[in-house]
Amino acid sequence: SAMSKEQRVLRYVQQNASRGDPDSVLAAVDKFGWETEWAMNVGDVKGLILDRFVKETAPQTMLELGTYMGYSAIRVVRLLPETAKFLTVEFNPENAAIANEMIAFAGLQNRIIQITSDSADVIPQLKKKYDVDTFDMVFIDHWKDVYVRDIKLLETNNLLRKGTVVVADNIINPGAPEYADYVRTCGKYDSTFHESNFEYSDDIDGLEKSVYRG
Ligand SMILES: O=c1[nH]cnc2c(O)cc(-c3ccc(F)cc3)c(-c3ccc(F)cc3)c12
Ligand SMILES: [Mg+2]
Repeated sequence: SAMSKEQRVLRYVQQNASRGDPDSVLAAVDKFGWETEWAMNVGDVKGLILDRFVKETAPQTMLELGTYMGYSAIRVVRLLPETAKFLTVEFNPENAAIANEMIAFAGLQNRIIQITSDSADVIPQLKKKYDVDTFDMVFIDHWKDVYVRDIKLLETNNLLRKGTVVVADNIINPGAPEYADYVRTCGKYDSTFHESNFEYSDDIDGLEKSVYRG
């Protein structure tokens, strides 16, 4: 049967990037996104803002909700020390399989713990099943309609601590208005919006950075 878009991206990476070189993998995904087929990776423009947040925070433990093809997992983990613990959750098994190959090609398979599950099911299991205490950083990039559900699950499962940095993608496009309103008004976060561009596009988008007050 015909290849999926995600399979076409993976093939392009395998044929154009250097095995074990995360930066070359990111560059190949971005080139394909700009020149051939748009895909919902955080991308190179918002990615530079995410890079800055990661460098400033230097997390030892991090959770990502929404692996997709593994682009942001690779983007983040390339900036972390070997000692860091990075977990990423993906609901769609086909995407998770592509991500697994992409992450392996980048040589980061020993640095990333991939979980294929509904985030609502796995968040309550993280402490016992994945030996997590609290997260230093969280990147939310899965489905806009469950952003609020999941940040509340992180709160009630005691997975956040004073100073945890929660970054969320797509605040403008497609938009997560309930999430933006929640983190900006609930009183539990110091939240800032960082305007940028939508992936592989001149459209506007942006990241929300919310620091948990504990
Ligand atoms: O779902 C997403 N998860 C994580 N990041 C996403 C992203 O960075 C962009 C988009 C996006 C796609 C097409 C479009 F016109 C506008 C926005 C989506 C998304 C939104 C609604 C959809 F129906 C399917 C995809 C996601
Ligand atoms: Mg996104």
